[in-house]
Amino acid sequence: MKKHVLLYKKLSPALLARLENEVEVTYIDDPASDSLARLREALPQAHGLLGASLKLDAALLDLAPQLEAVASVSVGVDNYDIADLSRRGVKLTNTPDVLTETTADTGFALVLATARRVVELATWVRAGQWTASVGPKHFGTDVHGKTLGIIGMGRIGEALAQRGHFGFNMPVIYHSHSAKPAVDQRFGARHCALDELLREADFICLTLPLTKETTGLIGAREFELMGEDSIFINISRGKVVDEQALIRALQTGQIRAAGLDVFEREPVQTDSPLLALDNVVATPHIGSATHETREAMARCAVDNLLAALRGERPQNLVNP
Ligand SMILES: NC(=O)C1=CN([C@@H]2O[C@H](COP(=O)(O)OP(=O)(O)OC[C@H]3O[C@@H](n4cnc5c(N)ncnc54)[C@H](O)[C@@H]3O)[C@@H](O)[C@H]2O)C=CC1
Ligand SMILES: O=C(O)C(=O)CO
Repeated sequence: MKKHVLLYKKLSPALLARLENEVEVTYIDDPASDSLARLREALPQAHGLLGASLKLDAALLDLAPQLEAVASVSVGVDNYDIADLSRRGVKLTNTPDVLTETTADTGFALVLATARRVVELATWVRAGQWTASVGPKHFGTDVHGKTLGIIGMGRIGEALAQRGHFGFNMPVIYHSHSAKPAVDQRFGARHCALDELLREADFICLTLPLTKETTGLIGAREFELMGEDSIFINISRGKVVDEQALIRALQTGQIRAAGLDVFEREPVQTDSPLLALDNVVATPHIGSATHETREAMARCAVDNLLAALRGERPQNLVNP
């Protein structure tokens, strides 16, 4: 008899066919809203789960005694209690690598957009306010040659360093668990303490996972260490930052600007003070959101799940 998979992420016809070839599939449209009841109903039969953006808590897992594997369509695994899944003997997989370059592109889009005020000035042009050539009031700041500070030198951090070093001639400094000699050599980069990075970098980019250790890592003290010309970019997770402290730093001119793809609460509240600030570029968690990359992530998740349900070791096992 085929095993049963609950799918809470829409797949392309080709990937759905690949999944249905081996398992029975129940599709739940959006488990975050009305379909949560459907998800609860289907959990007792589930051997596998595939999706993203669902906080899979103990109450939900208790409803799924047959569960063998969860394939997350994301590299970040902060929605899961990994220790609890391991205790229950449930394999967790993620989708690293396939989204690295695309997410770094998003990071660099935010670097350029904030520094050159692309969104603010494009909105200004659309509003018919471009009536004479622009002066210093509308100037931005250079990206090339400025110091790029990367917090979390992992896969995405390295892809960002590559863009900064080779594309924009930027000195790269980074803070991570440890120094990476290969990174230092390739990008002429330097590992340093967090405070040193905050003081020295012109662009401070967060590419860390959200963990107990990184929750609230960047708060009022850290914004005080940044210079008034520094630009803060977050493509990791909103909760790594104290958002109230970030708002204050932007409102008081403690930092120049912020490019934010992630927020403490998502979707961000429409009345968030962040959205009222011209020096904020806010995007709706689109780090990996291209047609090609989302398909590659889904394929990776399908392959991981099928391998786990066959009793094989999936390629991207988070809790071996
Ligand atoms: N905005 C978006 O759409 C996306 C966001 N992400 C986020 O980016 C994160 C990073 O992804 P990858 O680069 O693939 O992960 P990775 O595991 O390759 O890199 C993370 C790096 O952070 C370092 N690190 C972790 N905790 C640290 C700490 N407390 N202090 C110093 N360094 C620490 C690790 O040593 C590692 O080098 C994901 O966990 C996810 O939250 C990933 C993809 C898309
Ligand atoms: O993969 C992740 O962790 C994301 O945030 C979305 O791609």
